[in-house]
Amino acid sequence: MPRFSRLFGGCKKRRKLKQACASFLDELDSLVDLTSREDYLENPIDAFDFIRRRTTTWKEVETIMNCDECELNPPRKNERGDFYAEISWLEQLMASLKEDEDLCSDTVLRKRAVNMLTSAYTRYGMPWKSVDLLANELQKEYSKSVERDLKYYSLKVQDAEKSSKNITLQDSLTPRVSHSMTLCRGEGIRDVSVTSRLYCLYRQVTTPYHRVKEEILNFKPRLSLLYNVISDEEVEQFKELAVIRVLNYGIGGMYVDHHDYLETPLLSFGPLPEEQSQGYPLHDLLCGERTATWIYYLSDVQAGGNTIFTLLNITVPVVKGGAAFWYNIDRAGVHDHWTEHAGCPVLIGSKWISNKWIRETGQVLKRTCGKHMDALDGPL
Ligand SMILES: O=C(O)CCC(=O)C(=O)O
Ligand SMILES: [Fe+2]
Repeated sequence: MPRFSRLFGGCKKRRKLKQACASFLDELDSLVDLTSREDYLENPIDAFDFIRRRTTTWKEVETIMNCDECELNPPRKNERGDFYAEISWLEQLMASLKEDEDLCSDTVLRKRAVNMLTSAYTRYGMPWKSVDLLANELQKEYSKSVERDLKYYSLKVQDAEKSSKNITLQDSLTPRVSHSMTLCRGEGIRDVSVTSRLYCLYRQVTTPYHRVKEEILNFKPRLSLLYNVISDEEVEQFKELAVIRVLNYGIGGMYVDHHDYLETPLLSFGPLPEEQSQGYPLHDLLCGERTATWIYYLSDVQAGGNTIFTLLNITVPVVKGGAAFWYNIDRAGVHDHWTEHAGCPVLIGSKWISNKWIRETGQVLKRTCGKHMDALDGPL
């Protein structure tokens, strides 16, 4: 029987948060009855009390209202390749969510649990189970992000069906591969309802002074191409530095479809207990997920080499001195499957890039949780 004690520890905190919010709101309500707020604040004792509420009581609410409280760390596949423990832990959790009214009303927890279970089903070769689960969720309550995930896993089911058939070399160009080729050629078509909302802007920082052009390519997940972020001189220095992640693709060089997020449990769900942290590189455990990716383009490419987002239908051109930026995790702290991307084959020339992953640790205040499940990202 999987143990949920850590999870329920987190839920107790959530109950405490509810109570703290309720008492804070009660205190605020008492202010509404006052005939004149100015009269009230003129009285130094009341004014002091007002400041106390704004600082101490609110701080208490804020402290509890922190992502770290959610602890969802299912046991992972063990060395014998036994995936049962992880799936059964998550299935038990879903069952508990159904039973416990208080937990059930907790949509963040539910979304995270559904996300982890769907991802686990597909990782262990059962994408149809992910589809069933999401279709069920969608029936209960409409959510844009569940609908997006449902589309994603339906594609995985199609892929699985294709690869299980006895196909000839000619047939092996699955619709997905030929779709990627279309994107690599820069011929992807997006709906005008999406493209008409996109725009370009200048990003400016005063100390040190820095101004770059940003082209917003997508809002959820946020994806941008930034121009002229590094000079030609800096590009040469980058290429010489062996310590940073520099990739050089020759003709035919490519990077197949993948996600940049790690398949480790998210740090924001709490530190991993000893027995579950085995098998993960220490660096990943300490630094947490790859919340966002930054790719410097250190060269132009004469033909080919674009970075494509296979599910978003986006082609990012390789522009020397520019950089692509996107978030891999959404603002509810969940892996965003729609960030699947690839590096197209280089046809003529040579492609140089350097990528930097912005890790989860230490970013809580920089990119806070969204107020609702489908929250977008603000400016970079
Ligand atoms: O080559 C590219 O354009 C993409 C590279 C990439 O996705 C990666 O290094 O993670
Ligand atoms: Fe990548």
